Amino acid sequence: MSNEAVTRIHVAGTAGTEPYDVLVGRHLLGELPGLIGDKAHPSPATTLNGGASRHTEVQRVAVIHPEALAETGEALRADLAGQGYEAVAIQVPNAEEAKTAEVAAYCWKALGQSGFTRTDVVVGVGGGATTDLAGFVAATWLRGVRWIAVPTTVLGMVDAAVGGKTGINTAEGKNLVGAFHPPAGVLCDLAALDSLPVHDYVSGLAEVIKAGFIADPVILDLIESDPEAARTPAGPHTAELIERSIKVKADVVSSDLKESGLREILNYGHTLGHAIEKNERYKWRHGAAVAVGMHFAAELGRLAGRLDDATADRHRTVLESVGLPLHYRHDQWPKLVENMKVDKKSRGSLLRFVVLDGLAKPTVLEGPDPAVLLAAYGEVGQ
Ligand SMILES: NC(=O)c1ccc[n+]([C@@H]2O[C@H](COP(=O)([O-])OP(=O)(O)OC[C@H]3O[C@@H](n4cnc5c(N)ncnc54)[C@H](O)[C@@H]3O)[C@@H](O)[C@H]2O)c1
Ligand SMILES: O=C(O)C(=O)C[C@@H](O)[C@H](O)[C@H](O)COP(=O)(O)O
Ligand SMILES: [Zn+2]
Repeated sequence: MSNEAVTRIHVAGTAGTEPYDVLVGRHLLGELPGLIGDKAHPSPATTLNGGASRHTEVQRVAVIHPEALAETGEALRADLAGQGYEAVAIQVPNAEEAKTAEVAAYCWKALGQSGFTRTDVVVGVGGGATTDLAGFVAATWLRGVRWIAVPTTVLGMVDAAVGGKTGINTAEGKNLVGAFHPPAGVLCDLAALDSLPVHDYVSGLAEVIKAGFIADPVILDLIESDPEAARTPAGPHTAELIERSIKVKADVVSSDLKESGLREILNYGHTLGHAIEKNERYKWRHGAAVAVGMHFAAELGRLAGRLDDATADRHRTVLESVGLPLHYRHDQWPKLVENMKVDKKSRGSLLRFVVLDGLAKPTVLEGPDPAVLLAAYGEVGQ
């Protein structure tokens, strides 16, 4: 079944990539075969001059899913097999444990063993960690095959599955290896959120709140109107919060896929957030770390004379109201500074932070005085 109140958000193709749509609704998996493309004929069609067959003639589909979604992954595989595709399910570890070179290599091996070619399609089903990995595997296999994202967490829907940033972590830092490789489509089935643990649901709200502060303050109003309801998929504003956040992301990546400028605003709160994730050996949820990072960015903006007190204070109240953390260990500051040096926004020895000049007015603060950074962390560290 499909098309029951489905919202379609368009992402333009830039930098030579194809445009695609993000679909938001309930029970959308029936849309998957249409996105994957026609099955190959028994004897594959060739062009008149003997060239390769069209990319829509798909023979194999690899469904990459985490352990937590073993049943969903297998059901999807069986469904696609029933429709005539050679479908394989590739199970990977949950969460950040999947974003490693070893797990990527395991996926490459599975693709190789199934004879996966350039006309075949990867489907990533899961949270942001799974879709980051699946997209990266698709970007690197045979130098790039098509992939479809089926995000099953709030964070995956509003952020990770959209925009084509794919990648894995290394011991040296978060997302240090990756590629820009947009999906051919994104299916956000809101029904998937019903099984998400509340801790993970709330973690995803950090990126929703980020979208509110950098671009769409109505998001903040909706959360503040009933923070308790915002913590559950049954809340009255769930679909609107998700759709508004996707729209923010889609608009940004539609004009700057490769982060030449504007896209950096999506990194609000991430400079410190990623440093915390690495310090915690990726055991903290990304959204929780980004929440602390946004608190820090707000204090930095305030101390740098950019951000008014009311908007800076609003960070604390809205993040706290849904149960996101504001603080991290004070004694870890020297390590966090070291970790921040490998942030992708750094240029040479210059640290760069996304801060706000006001509500929905993001900008970049370059090379802040170390004393100001420490003072901002004084509000965050405990
Ligand atoms: N590529 C991007 O633009 C981008 C943007 C934001 C975040 N990210 C990345 O996303 C990752 C975080 O994603 P996340 O917050 O979705 O966490 P996650 O992918 O780690 O998922 C959290 C946990 O929930 C499980 N899970 C997923 N869906 C479920 C469901 N419907 N029911 C029950 N369990 C489910 C997962 O297996 C995992 O154990 C980070 O690695 C972050 O760097 C990427
Ligand atoms: O899409 C983007 O661009 C973002 O920065 C979105 C972030 O929420 C996301 O966590 C992203 O993966 C961070 O990218 P990185 O380049 O800082 O690793
Ligand atoms: Zn993020």
